Amino acid sequence: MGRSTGSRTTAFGRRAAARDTLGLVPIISAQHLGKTYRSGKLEVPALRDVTFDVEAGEFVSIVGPSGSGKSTLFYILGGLTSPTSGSLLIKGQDFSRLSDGERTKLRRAHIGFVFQRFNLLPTISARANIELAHDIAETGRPFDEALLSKLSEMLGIDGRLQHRPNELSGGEQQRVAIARALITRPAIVLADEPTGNLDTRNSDAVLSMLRESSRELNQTVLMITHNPEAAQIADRILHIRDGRVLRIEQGMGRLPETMLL
Ligand SMILES: Nc1ncnc2c1ncn2[C@@H]1O[C@H](COP(=O)(O)OP(=O)(O)OP(=O)(O)O)[C@@H](O)[C@H]1O
Repeated sequence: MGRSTGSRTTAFGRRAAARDTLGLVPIISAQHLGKTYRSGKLEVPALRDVTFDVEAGEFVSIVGPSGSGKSTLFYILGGLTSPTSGSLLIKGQDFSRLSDGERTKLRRAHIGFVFQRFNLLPTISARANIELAHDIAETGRPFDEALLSKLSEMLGIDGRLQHRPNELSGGEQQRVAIARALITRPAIVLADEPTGNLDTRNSDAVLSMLRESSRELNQTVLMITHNPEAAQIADRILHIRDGRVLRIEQGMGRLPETMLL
């Protein structure tokens, strides 16, 4: 997305220029993505001609009004649904042309998800939820205790890991969900309204922690949000209206002062 709208004097522009020189590909490249839902004779165009690139290590917010196509884009980026037209390249591989099995494999290897409703399994502890994510990802690596310690400390949940989700506050549950998403060291983290179910204080804390942990682990994050102030925590903000990219702007890379009360 930066090439069409960003300046070469920005951090993104400089990385894009360096990438071009080295012949490297962006970690995510969405090219003319379209999605039309069909039910009977009714057709609902949810995305039209959506094109943008994301550099490795970038934090990008996706904002737009209800019904603008954010969730549809999220599901396509996560390989959870296919676009009707266009292509999605993850690390240069065309996601949209893979079989379901291959897509699942690529998704497990490279993508971590954080959802608005946390989606933790209620019958097992926070720690077991995180371990399960590691097992499902089939990375072939042993469980990384050192990374869990680091994440727990960063996310402030080190004393809470033996508890079940219903014994944790909403903010703590979301921080466990972030640890669960990051434990496999995914190259890409997709977060869908990660603070949608949290009060302001917890929401600010969770956003800041997501930002810090992604910086620390050099992870690419795409975060959907309704909140234009929360969106500022990103490096760039992708505005969507009526299924199209309306504009892309620089974020502040941190929360605005007005939110840090
Ligand atoms: N399964 C579906 N079948 C038909 N239409 C759908 C389906 N899912 C979404 N849509 C329509 O596609 C458009 C985009 O929906 P989408 O959920 O992607 O928007 P959104 O920006 O995520 O909205 P919100 O912020 O309210 O979650 C809307 O008009 C919606 O009604």
